Amino acid sequence: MRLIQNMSTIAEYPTPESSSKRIIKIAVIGGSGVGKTALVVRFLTRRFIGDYERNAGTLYSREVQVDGEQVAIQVQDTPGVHVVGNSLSCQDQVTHSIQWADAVVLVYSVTDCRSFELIGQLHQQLRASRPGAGVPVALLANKADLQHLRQVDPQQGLGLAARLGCPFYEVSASENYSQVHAAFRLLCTRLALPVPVPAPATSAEKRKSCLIPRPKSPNMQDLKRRFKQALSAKVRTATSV
Ligand SMILES: Nc1nc2c(ncn2[C@@H]2O[C@H](COP(=O)(O)OP(=O)(O)OP(=O)(O)O)[C@@H](O)[C@H]2O)c(=O)[nH]1
Repeated sequence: MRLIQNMSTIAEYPTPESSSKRIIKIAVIGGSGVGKTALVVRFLTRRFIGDYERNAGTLYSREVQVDGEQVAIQVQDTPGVHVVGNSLSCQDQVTHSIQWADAVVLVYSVTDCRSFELIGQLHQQLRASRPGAGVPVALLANKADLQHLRQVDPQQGLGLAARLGCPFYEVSASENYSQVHAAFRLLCTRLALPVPVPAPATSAEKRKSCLIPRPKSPNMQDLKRRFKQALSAKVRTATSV
């Protein structure tokens, strides 16, 4: 859903296109009404706003600190998916989001088992669209505050995340900021890690490499032997005097 309140809260943050800072692109994907917009807004503004228009695909942006580095974050709030016949709605938008993103957040609602069942298909679409890309994924089960309406157990979420090989968070966009923050933060931290560059050899390593024995030339060996012989002959001569 598109944010229709407190737009100024998000607009306070500069759009990162103009800056040279590193940009992290996160796509939020899941069933319709699972709370994707609520989660994105919660993460970016710390606030829960319960009143949204239906999302047609909104891109949010702001800058955050990740491990001491200033990073520009873009979050694509992808339109909610639902089953249409044998396939899913919004395929094009979902594929576009997946191809654009550095990381993906898959969301279902604990109050909606159909949204949970969609996750496997969305994950397949992710793997098909980005084969071998190793795109980091987090699985979020939202609306954990609505215990009386729960249809999906935490164990089911944990099991699914284990099969997909991704971290799992059960969260409530309406009641708990820190869990929502932790899930997004994990992805940001993973993506903001600098690419490891091989460290230059230390002086100890350089000395060590000098100690590696070189193949000996037969002429040198011969010269050394003759030099030793000459020396011992001189010593013998000197001692006999
Ligand atoms: N109780 C509760 N309600 C929530 C939570 N998160 C979202 N909601 C409500 O669920 C409804 C849908 O939330 P949205 O954020 O618009 O969901 P969406 O996934 O973006 O929906 P689409 O745009 O249709 O895809 C709204 O009425 C929210 O207020 C939550 O954690 N707890």
